[in-house]
Amino acid sequence: MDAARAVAAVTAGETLDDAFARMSDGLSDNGAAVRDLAYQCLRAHAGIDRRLAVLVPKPLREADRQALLRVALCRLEARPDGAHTTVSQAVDAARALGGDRFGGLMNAVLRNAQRRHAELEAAVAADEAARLQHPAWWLDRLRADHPDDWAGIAAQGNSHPPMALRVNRRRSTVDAAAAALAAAGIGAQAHGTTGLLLDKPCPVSRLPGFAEGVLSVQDLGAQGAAALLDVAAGQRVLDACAAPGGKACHLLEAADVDLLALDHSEARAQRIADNFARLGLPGRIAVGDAARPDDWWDGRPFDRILADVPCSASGVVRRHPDAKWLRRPKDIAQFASQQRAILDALWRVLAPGGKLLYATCSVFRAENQDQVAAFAARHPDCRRLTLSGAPDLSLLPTAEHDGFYYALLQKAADAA
Ligand SMILES: C[S@@+](CC[C@H](N)C(=O)[O-])C[C@H]1O[C@@H](n2cnc3c(N)ncnc32)[C@H](O)[C@@H]1O
Repeated sequence: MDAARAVAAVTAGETLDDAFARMSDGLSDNGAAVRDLAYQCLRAHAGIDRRLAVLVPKPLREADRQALLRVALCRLEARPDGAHTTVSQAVDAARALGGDRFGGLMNAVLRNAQRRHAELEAAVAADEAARLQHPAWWLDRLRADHPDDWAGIAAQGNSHPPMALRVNRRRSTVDAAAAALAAAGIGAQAHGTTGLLLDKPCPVSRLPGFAEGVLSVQDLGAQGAAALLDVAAGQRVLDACAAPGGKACHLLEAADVDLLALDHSEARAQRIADNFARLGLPGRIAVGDAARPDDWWDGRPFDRILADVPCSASGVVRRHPDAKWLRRPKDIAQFASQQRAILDALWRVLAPGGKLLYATCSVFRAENQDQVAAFAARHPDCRRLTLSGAPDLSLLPTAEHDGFYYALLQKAADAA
């Protein structure tokens, strides 16, 4: 029932994070299972809806009932061996929500789903959006932007995300942290000087050293930012879109920099403060709009800027499956214009010779390559620095890391 409430909230336009934050007090003891089911249902949304359209051609007017049908069908598909339990629990939940009539409908829908399984599979196979579990416009964009890789990107978008950790180098090393995890029965592989990829996800409460600030949860792709920005002790560094602070904390762990973490959301800025406190890091925090430096800038230029701008999140869609269903095609152009305004404003506060790392967790060119090329064309004092020999670094999602895009821009030393 709770998973259905969360799914209904998303179909009404709310993000899954916001829905769960609102519901958190009322969530039952099996909160993790509820979350899993809601995520699973949203990952598979198009496929589930295609099946439902065959079974119940006219969607129910009541969003909560339609969501309960979705969640029940999703669970039935995911766990065919537990079908008996799924049907009985779903019918009970339907009765509680809509009386005997809705209970009867639920029973009929699930029994029919079992009986007409082959027909439903054929309907899904014939519909690309349902089969690949992404909206058609999203698939079109992936295909246009990544002619060779689009199907793999979509498949990763439907997978369970990996869980990676960052070791706080001020408090431990990758080897020592891996040994502590192994002693706690948690398997992990080292990646570089700070990364650990867990063999399987695990609650942070089980991670030795998490509460003490030895470890943070951070995707391996996101961990690329700190090294790419090339920070050194004493530099003035701005993290312009910083919440919840993952990359800001990494920058502070990497070097003794004077870091300002900015975010336009006061509530999200509090999460930066919580992370600085847990990790014992000395960053400063400001609430403000990165596109309006006059409101928060003290007039002293920054040597390094991280612009981890708001974006479609198309590279991390397996972590935020609601994004596939909440976004509309026109949103991409809106993100691009927001990103453009932020980049142009931040360029003003970068010192001559300073570097700005542009970052997104998107795989769409309009927010990545096209955005940076247009910026460089607008700013003659911008030089694009190579990343591993390429003009930029486009990480497509894999089993090990999420999708990220990075471009490093340097301001001419003689810029006004
Ligand atoms: C991709 S997230 C940043 C993730 C963060 N860098 C990390 O590694 O933990 C983007 C952030 O930008 C913030 N944001 C969006 N628009 C902004 C703006 N105009 N000025 C400042 N922050 C903004 C959002 O609140 C969000 O926290």
